[in-house]
Amino acid sequence: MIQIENIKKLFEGNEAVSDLNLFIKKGSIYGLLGSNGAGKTTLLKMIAGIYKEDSGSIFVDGQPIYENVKLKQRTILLTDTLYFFPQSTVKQMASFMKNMYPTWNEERFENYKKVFPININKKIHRMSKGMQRQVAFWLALAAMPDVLILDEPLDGLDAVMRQKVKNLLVQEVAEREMTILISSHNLREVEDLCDHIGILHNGKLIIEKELDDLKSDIHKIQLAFKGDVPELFLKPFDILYKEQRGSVLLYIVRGKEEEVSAHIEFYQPVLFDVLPLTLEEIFIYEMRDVGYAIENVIV
Ligand SMILES: Nc1ncnc2c1ncn2[C@@H]1O[C@H](COP(=O)(O)OP(=O)(O)OP(=O)(O)O)[C@@H](O)[C@H]1O
Repeated sequence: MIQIENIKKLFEGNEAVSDLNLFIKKGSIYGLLGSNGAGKTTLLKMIAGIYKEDSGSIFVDGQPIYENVKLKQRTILLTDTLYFFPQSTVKQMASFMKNMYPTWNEERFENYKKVFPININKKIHRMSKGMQRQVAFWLALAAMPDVLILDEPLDGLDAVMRQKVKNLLVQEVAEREMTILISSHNLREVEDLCDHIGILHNGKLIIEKELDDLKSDIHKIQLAFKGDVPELFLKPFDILYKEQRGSVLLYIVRGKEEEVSAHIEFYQPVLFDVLPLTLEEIFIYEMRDVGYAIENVIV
């Protein structure tokens, strides 16, 4: 379990992460979303114990992670820039990882040969970007970390390999309650994998929810009235977006579906649909609400 209390991180006097609190349950897959420069990588590096927070604290299983070798041996961070020793082969990297991580599982390493079609005697730097990424996942999974932190992890993997890796990740979570933190701009992927979502903006966590709750709290509503639109008919609700296409009105509204529906039905619309939103749409509307908008969103 990861507990983050009121952390702050400054670079050259600017707050990259500010007053952030977060709790991540063991065995959950937590998706960290956010605008460019929101502070995701900085936060992930602090959770991995690579950066030290300027104030506040980060505990993994009740202990501070920074400079804690034992905890770091149970935590792996994969970023978009991978690091392997120059000239090393998969076999050599595996032997290094075996010495680094007491939880290294040789049997798993061998078994993953069936998943990753890679020659273990080949020099990693001679491999393609996607193959290098496969090696990174292969080694990380064989090390059996308790916490796996992934910063834009699946970039460069082909569609089949992405699915294979996602299956392996889910399997690890189900079998031994590995905790995964994943930051990605590919929201479909995050939606597929994650059970919890946090949205960062300007170093602050603006939303932190279970994915199901996030989805059940925001709705796309399409409706039309015979004659004039009743004045202020959605007043009790938080409207994130509003658009009119001919006589059809489109709203993005926050609130419980039953309450919103009951309220709208009272005004007897001639057309009324509540449509599901994808995580990508939720992200766009939530970001719009904090002033990070794109105009003319087509939905
Ligand atoms: N080593 C550093 N030195 C100075 N400033 C930094 C450093 N690392 C990050 N920053 C600044 O901190 C802020 C947050 O950066 P960070 O990389 O955490 O964002 P991010 O959410 O991961 O962005 P992206 O989605 O674009 O990768 C940015 O303003 C960035 O310029």
